[in-house]
Amino acid sequence: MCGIVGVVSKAPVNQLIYDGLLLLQHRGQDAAGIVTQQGHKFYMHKAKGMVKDVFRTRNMRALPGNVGLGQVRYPTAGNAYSEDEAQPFYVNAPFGLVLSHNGNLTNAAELKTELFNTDHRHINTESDSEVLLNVLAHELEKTTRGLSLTPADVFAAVRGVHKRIKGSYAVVALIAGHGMLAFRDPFGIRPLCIGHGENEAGLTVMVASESVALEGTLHQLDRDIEPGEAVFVDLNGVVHAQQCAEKTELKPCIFEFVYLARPDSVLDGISVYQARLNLGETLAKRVISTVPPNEIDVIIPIPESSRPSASQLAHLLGIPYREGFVKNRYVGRTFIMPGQGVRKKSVRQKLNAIASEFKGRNVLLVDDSIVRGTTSREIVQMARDAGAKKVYLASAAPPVRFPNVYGIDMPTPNELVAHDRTVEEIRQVIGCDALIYQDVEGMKRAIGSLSKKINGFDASCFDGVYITGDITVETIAKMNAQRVDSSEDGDVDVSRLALPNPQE
Ligand SMILES: O=P(O)(O)OC[C@H]1O[C@H](OP(=O)(O)OP(=O)(O)O)[C@H](O)[C@@H]1O
Ligand SMILES: NC(=O)CC[C@H](N)C(=O)O
Ligand SMILES: [Mg+2]
Repeated sequence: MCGIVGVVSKAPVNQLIYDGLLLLQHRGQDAAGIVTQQGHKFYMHKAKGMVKDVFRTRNMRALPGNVGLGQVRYPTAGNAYSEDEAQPFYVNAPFGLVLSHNGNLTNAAELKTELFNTDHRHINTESDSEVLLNVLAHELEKTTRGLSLTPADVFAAVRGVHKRIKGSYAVVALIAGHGMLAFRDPFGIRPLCIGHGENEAGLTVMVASESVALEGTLHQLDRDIEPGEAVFVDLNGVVHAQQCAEKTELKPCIFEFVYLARPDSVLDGISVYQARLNLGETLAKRVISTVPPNEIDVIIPIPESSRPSASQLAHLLGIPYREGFVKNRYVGRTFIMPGQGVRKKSVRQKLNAIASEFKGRNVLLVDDSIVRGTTSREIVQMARDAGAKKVYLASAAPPVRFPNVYGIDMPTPNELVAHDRTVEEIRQVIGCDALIYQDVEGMKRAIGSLSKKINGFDASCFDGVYITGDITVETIAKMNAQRVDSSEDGDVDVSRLALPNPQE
């Protein structure tokens, strides 16, 4: 996942985009970038690092104009360590285009070859997002004649893009001299919403990955962009919208609700906070059937993301909820850091135990999810070192058993602690006295019950069902091999990966 923001305003947008990106920092810590447009010229600054480090005053001053977009990156394709893959990306024709992408294309390699052989376009990085931009550029070129560009031309191009690209994508792009384009894949896997605000100069239209970026910059959330829909905002701030995909179905990524999104965001009509409370509620039933509540003295969340679920769980079981770990607020999210070495070190830097909360007690630790097991292993040991008698661990999400191909960095099965292991085997690896997981159906019900318009979820990392219908073990192996940094997490081994039969 990454965070994306786009704005069409009557006043300078550099600070507004910066503020929006800061509110989406939890979606990507690796690189950040902003492009603005003044007249027909784009001004861009992007680099590796967090928003606050990437943009100095001099960089902000060099971003003039009333239209712009930005991105915070969390790499899921190409090369995590390359500055060249920071977004936005730029191509000069047609018109001049810049683009930011949240998601992951599953056919990027084929498209790259096709772009070169058929469309004669050169891609200069390993990023799937640069591929996406070039497909958009090619489709735009096909639909336009001369220098004029109508919303109908733009929508025709997006229809062409939907036909060629596969995977997940929430996109915001600028077409120089014409306006801002935003669109979402036909399943709405990654989130994207639109809203408006007003300043002294007039109306501002803003699109963003999460509603918190709108609210936090004093904009009003109007709606989510529908799966397959494209929205074109011209330079006067007039919003044109059209459905551009042949078949659509809203099946957002369930991991957004479990971990990725901020709890104060509302995605596709669902409050992320409420989703996490509901997960705590269903988890309570699973806890009762595994550990008698009278054997638990205290419930302790593993900060940050598990807090709502843990508090609801404690409330329902009638067990005290205590803060046993203090988070160093200056350390970022560990799961989205690239590289296992840095993730492991960061858990200890990030969380520290308050010994008196553990000493002589049976504690139930609660996390939102257990992925590589890095956090759980360290935390369980810290609880023991702090004097806990028994350390139980509950996860508000089910075991993460399958790689994710839609924009979450869990590409290789063998890095997942739950891959090819029973719950008892996972418990032994983590070293806790009991391990309680949410079940897949319970998770889907807990979150799905909050919306009438959702047709299901992409829950592939939990159930192995890839909703785009084109993912096989071979595709996963191929995508892994294309990741420049995949060797970081060990050799890619899919020999023991079995996906459920979609017919069943
Ligand atoms: O099993 P693992 O591979 O360790 O991954 C899972 C952990 O990573 C995340 O925390 P993170 O520190 O990224 O963010 P948070 O502060 O929002 O909880 C998540 O909330 C779990 O605690
Ligand atoms: N997590 C994301 O959305 C990443 C976007 C793109 N696939 C990249 O790696 O840069
Ligand atoms: Mg966490």
